[in-house]
Amino acid sequence: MHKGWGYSDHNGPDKWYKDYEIANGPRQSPIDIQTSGASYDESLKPLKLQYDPSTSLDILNNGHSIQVNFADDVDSSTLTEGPISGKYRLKQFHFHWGASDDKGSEHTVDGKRYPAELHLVHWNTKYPSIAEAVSKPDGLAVVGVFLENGAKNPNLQKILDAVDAIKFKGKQDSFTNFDPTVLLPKSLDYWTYLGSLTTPPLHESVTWIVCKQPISVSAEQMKKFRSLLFTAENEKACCMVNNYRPPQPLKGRGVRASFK
Ligand SMILES: NS(=O)(=O)c1ccc(NC(=O)CN2C(=O)C=CC2=O)cc1
Ligand SMILES: [Zn+2]
Repeated sequence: MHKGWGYSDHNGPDKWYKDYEIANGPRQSPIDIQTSGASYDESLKPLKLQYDPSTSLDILNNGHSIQVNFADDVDSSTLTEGPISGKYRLKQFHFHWGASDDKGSEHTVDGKRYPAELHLVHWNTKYPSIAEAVSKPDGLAVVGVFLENGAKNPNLQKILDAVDAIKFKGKQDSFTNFDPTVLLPKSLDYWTYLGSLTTPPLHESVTWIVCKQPISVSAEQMKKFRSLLFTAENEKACCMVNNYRPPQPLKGRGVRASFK
């Protein structure tokens, strides 16, 4: 049975290059954002996120993360402005997290790792579908939001209340009428750079938009994320934790800041 990529020693980020040569490419993600190296760009516009809650469909344990999927057949939930040109449609959002609070995010800020990171995945509507867009250099725009330890986040709780029903890989549940706007921080100040998918196939197709301000998550809520499993019901249980790729070489790329 094809072993497939994952986050264990035998199939984790250090092994992905064996099946995905681009793993050592020139614009891989995530990166460590060195704030002193980011240059303020006054031409960067504020992010314009317009989400329609009626486009949320279902929540899925895909064996790598917990993912909420959206209907993307029309321009109901879109990202425009910011560092991008044109219109990108929301397809899904998912999370990455650690086994303990000292790790879990994919991007880091001056070496600081957060306990988790949210990714809102949008695809460029100049292409017919995300399947087409995902391999194009301007195909995707992903908004990253850090989660930091703090008060219980009531907006996250709706997602976490769905966890018990999708504990195992392959489980899916309906998840309707959810507006991802509630997951965004108050400030939409961001850093932006050209990068890649942080999981195989690691396509170098992402304009990354990483919010400076984190949202809160409580210790109890982190335990809920960690109660998910990488494995299916009929397999030896393996906790879904440390599903993050560590920072990759910047290879001369610039990082721009939308704020001073
Ligand atoms: N972690 S990340 O960089 O935000 C990251 C973001 C996205 C994907 N992959 C996809 O979107 C693949 N995909 C399709 O092609 C159609 C639906 C779907 O999920 C992988 C990683
Ligand atoms: Zn991700």
